[in-house]
Amino acid sequence: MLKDIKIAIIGCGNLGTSIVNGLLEQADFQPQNLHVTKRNPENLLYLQDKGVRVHSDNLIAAQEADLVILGVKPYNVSAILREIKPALDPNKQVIISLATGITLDEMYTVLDPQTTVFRAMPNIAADIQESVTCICGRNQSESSEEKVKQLFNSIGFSITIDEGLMEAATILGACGIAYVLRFMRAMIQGGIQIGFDAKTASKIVNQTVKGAAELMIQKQIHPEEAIDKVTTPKGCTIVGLNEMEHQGFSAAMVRGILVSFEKIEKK
Ligand SMILES: NC(=O)C1=CN([C@@H]2O[C@H](COP(=O)(O)OP(=O)(O)OC[C@H]3O[C@@H](n4cnc5c(N)ncnc54)[C@H](O)[C@@H]3O)[C@@H](O)[C@H]2O)C=CC1
Ligand SMILES: O=C(O)[C@@H]1CCC=N1
Repeated sequence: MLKDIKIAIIGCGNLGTSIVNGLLEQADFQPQNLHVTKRNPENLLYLQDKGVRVHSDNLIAAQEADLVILGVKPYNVSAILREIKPALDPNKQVIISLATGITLDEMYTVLDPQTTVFRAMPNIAADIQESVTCICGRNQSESSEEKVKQLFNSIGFSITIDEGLMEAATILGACGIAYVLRFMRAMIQGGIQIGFDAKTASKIVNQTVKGAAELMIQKQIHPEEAIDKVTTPKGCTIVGLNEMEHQGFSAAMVRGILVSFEKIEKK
């Protein structure tokens, strides 16, 4: 049960805060079971009113937790692992790193080889329990994996993947939300140019994107199958879509994904 799991989020920044917000909405989540840390935790102090333990002592947070989530930037992971290592018992804590591009092998250069370590890649929709989180782990027992999945399923849903796909998962799921948001911004800009005020254009675009996503999720079809239902022959949709392709829409998306991917691979 989520209510029995003690969690530490070490380095609670943008992603960490989204996870906290998602967890706090769970009826069976006990805020007093959650430690969040940051070097200067002032802007997290509001979480104390909700029962969360907010401070900057990574060692204490790690000591009391079952699941220790590392929300720091990739270049801080090794130093944090060295700092909390004295508090870690391989039979107790499970480490979960959110850091982009830091492999399990790299973490084991600091950690006891018996430690259970996961990499997890959620996105900021954790805030409203709509994240997809790709996870992979090493040394996990059935119960430790169960706990990790329970955590990430509570803020959306999780998919277990091979570690070799973790960088691809980062691009498609974690960066992916930014790509979709940029697409939405462009659509809103177009909407304003054809007559709507920004607020109304946003409302229409938000619901249109939500409807498209739900349609794919619920009907489990390929997008093009649904597109075929919209494109009236000689109509206005197909001319717009074809113009977008002439301007490089799909190519730009694929190229962007590749360049983002190459950036992680080059680290
Ligand atoms: N922002 C996102 O949407 C996603 C981020 N990630 C990964 O998650 C990690 C965090 O990303 P963000 O939340 O965007 O970064 P962020 O910079 O907002 O958060 C990192 C936090 O760690 C804190 N920190 C730094 N050193 C610390 C220390 N010694 N002790 C305690 N706290 C310390 C910082 O004060 C900051 O609040 C990164 O490794 C990133 O690659 C992964 C998926 C999505
Ligand atoms: O931009 C980044 O590097 C991180 C990884 C995924 C989302 N933000």
